[in-house]
Amino acid sequence: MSQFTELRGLYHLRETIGSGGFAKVKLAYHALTGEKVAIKIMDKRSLGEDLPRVKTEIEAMKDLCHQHICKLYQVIETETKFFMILEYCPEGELFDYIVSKDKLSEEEARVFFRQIVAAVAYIHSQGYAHRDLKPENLLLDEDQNLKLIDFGLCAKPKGGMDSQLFTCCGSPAYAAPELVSGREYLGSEADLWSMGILLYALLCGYLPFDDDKIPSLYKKIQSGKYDTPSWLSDESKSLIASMLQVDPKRRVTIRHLLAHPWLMADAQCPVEWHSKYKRCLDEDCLTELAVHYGKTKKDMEASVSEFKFDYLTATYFLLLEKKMKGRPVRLL
Ligand SMILES: CN(C)C[C@H]1CC[C@H](N2C(=O)N(C)Cc3cnc4ccc(-c5cc(Cl)c(O)c(Cl)c5)nc4c32)CC1
Repeated sequence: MSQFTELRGLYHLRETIGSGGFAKVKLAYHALTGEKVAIKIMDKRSLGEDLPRVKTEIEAMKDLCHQHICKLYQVIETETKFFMILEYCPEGELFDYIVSKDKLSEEEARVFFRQIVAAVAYIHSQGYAHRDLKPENLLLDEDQNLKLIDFGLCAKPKGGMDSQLFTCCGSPAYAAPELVSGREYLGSEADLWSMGILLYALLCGYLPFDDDKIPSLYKKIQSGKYDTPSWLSDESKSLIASMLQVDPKRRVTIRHLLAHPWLMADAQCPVEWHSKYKRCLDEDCLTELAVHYGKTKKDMEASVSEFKFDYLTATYFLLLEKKMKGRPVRLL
């Protein structure tokens, strides 16, 4: 295993666990906590015009801290490489999970969709639109919870979430009519459409709009006409219909989704979308770090709160992860 010198002593690198376009993802162990992480490795030379996407993703993920968003722990940049140290999601892509089960029951789809709505409500509240929502970009952790990934196409409009976007991007089958028509669009409304496609895929196991040729796929999307299989309940059909509205102004909003009857059916409570991560730092983690580094808690708190996404940031978050999983808050 060609040990990257930048990782030596910090992470113990293991096998490649996936690859996505211009990146390789390897399993690794964080040396100080022993926790598993995923390291996304990109070679700058082969990135080409994808370089801006990497910077977009890194900057967005530094801002986003939520139980249903894959956590970025550390960024290492050398003159030839980017390393993103990320939360490990052992169960892989939701896409493969749906394929393995053909389609999901309404109950199981509801559990996943509530998590997707929470993640999207949170990123919109932080001023971001994801713009590439699809089952390939939702990973499953060890507890079958969803983690949103791939923020390479996300947008943080300068003028906030009410200002128009223009770039046509994302995956065609999940792209909103206004987006494929080349008109300006609101990121939040385009994400809501993609979530409609996602919910349809969860419940049906195939896509509402599909075609081998892009132009005819776009025509189907712009028509807004799709068939709904007999096994879908009336509530599922009407929820999907409210999201797959061709006119973005008639489309349901994320706020409505949070308390939508379909989403509340089993739970009787609106979706809890706020981040479970507190703004203030965790005392137990700070104490353990202060002892380990031989610093006062005050100095440790000052260093950690800079959140430089260096090894200290990674160690803090991974200690917090251990605490949240009921494991001892100890460094090795
Ligand atoms: C085709 N795709 C769009 C990429 C694919 C790459 C491997 C990955 N993976 C896998 O496929 N396992 C089977 C294992 C696995 C375990 N933990 C992971 C943790 C994070 C990520 C990850 C990957 C990328 Cl490209 C990101 O941008 C971010 Cl923010 C996060 N991928 C992981 C991952 C799933 C996605």
